[in-house]
Amino acid sequence: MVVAIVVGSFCSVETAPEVGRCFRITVPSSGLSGWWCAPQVREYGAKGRGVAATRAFPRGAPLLEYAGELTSRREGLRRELAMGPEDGCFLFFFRLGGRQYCIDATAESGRLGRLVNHSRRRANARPRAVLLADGVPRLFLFADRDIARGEEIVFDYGDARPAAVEENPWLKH
Ligand SMILES: C[S@@+](CC[C@H](N)C(=O)[O-])C[C@H]1O[C@@H](n2cnc3c(N)ncnc32)[C@H](O)[C@@H]1O
Repeated sequence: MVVAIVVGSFCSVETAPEVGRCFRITVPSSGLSGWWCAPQVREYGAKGRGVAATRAFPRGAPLLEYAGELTSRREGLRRELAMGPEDGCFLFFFRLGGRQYCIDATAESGRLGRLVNHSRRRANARPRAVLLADGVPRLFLFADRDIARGEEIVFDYGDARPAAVEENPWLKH
């Protein structure tokens, strides 16, 4: 199973390097800018670790980067085939500017985007692929509605492949 499949779109986002658990991000089209304190890791029972909002976020606010190793889709698919259940599912496939990519966040990195759990029906975040000034595609999670402090941040992994759903029935909800 892969974490997510998303069709990206171009938007202009500039970001400075993360400082501790906060990072500066600007989304010119929405006028949102500021230091965004990254959310917090919590345990969510059968889901394992997840990410909670440490403050309220308005709809459209950038939340987290889904950070990992950027590869081609082809390489991502090769890795998926080579992986076993012990590797978890941290491959995020996406498209940007007519090209297809994969971010492999399998390695424990301390970055929080890779720990965001799935919800199809109650998603409050949405992934978006963006091209930063360095021309490297990146993935960010944005608030899809207003998010209250303490809420778990979840997004729809978008993996509806029958074999994946059969193996991971929680993908249905
Ligand atoms: C990208 S990881 C998310 C972080 C993970 N919970 C952890 O502790 O490392 C994806 C994995 O989280 C679990 N997961 C995510 N969303 C879930 C859900 N709605 N219900 C049950 N398990 C979920 C599954 O084990 C899935 O393979």
